[in-house]
Amino acid sequence: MSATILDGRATKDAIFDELRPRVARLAEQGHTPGLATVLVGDDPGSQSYVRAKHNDCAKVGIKSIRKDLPADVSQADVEAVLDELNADPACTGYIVQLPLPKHLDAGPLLERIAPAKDADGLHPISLGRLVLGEEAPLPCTPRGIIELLHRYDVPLNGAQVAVVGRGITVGRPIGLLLTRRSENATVTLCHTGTKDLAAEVHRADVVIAAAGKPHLITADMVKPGAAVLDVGVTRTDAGLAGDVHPDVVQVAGFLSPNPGGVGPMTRAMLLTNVVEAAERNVG
Ligand SMILES: Nc1nc(=O)c2c([nH]1)NC[C@@H]1CN(c3ccc(C(=O)N[C@@H](CCC(=O)O)C(=O)O)cc3)C=[N+]21
Ligand SMILES: [Mg+2]
Repeated sequence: MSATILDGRATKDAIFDELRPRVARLAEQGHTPGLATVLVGDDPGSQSYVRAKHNDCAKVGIKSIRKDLPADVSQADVEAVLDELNADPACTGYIVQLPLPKHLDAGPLLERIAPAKDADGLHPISLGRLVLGEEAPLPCTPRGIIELLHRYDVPLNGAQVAVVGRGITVGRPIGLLLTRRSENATVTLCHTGTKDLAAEVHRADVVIAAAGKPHLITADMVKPGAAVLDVGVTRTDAGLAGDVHPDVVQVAGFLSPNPGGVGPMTRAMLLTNVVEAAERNVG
């Protein structure tokens, strides 16, 4: 038996089909949504992600604005660009592409994003609202994971979920989404201090592997029939490697591969956050 593949690319395309008429309606009302990206430096990986986001915008009719800054840009000059985007009515939402060069202090820059324009859902106010159960833009990767599970009817009500990794973009916030009444899962957050990772993973109905350690989750650790989502990705000498060993497809009931899973879903949720922000602005 081989797992049902949770196809992030096809699901992203379906979500784009749903966004397109919403964007057209906003445009008719004179409120075409606009997504801006702030990219510092010339890291090829970051450039390729940013390019993909602009291509996505063109596919659904969202206007996109690029702010590409040199690797040695000063903190004050980045701040000035953020202030400009905060004031620009054509910019509905924006992201600061991470990671930033070491000489920049990321925290104060991310806090300078106007919360109403936080397309990533990673502003402290957005994360605080998520904890409080108040409406706010949701972090794109966790939201994309849950959307993918819902669209493939993977049961979450009462499910035992093992999240592996405590990073700010995925591991830390996703438990907050999964334990809402609307999802109703039970979540264990595993990390490098977890005593028996294999045991935690083995009792899980859903495994979210976001540790950034190649092939950390092996087939013997997975309960037969479980849903496994490969979120982490590492550049190795042999190419890109996910957190999930390829043999897991023989044991899992559902598998979100990497690439082709959560990455495209992250981009679909980024555009969804921007469309929702534009709809809020129209009222
Ligand atoms: N402020 C900020 N927000 C982010 O959301 C953010 C970020 N910074 N920095 C980097 C990470 C990484 N990330 C990805 C998004 C999509 C794919 C994606 O679509 N990947 C495709 C493959 C793309 C390709 O082939 O190049 C896939 O998995 O199939 C990957 C990675 C967003 N991030
Ligand atoms: Mg993204």
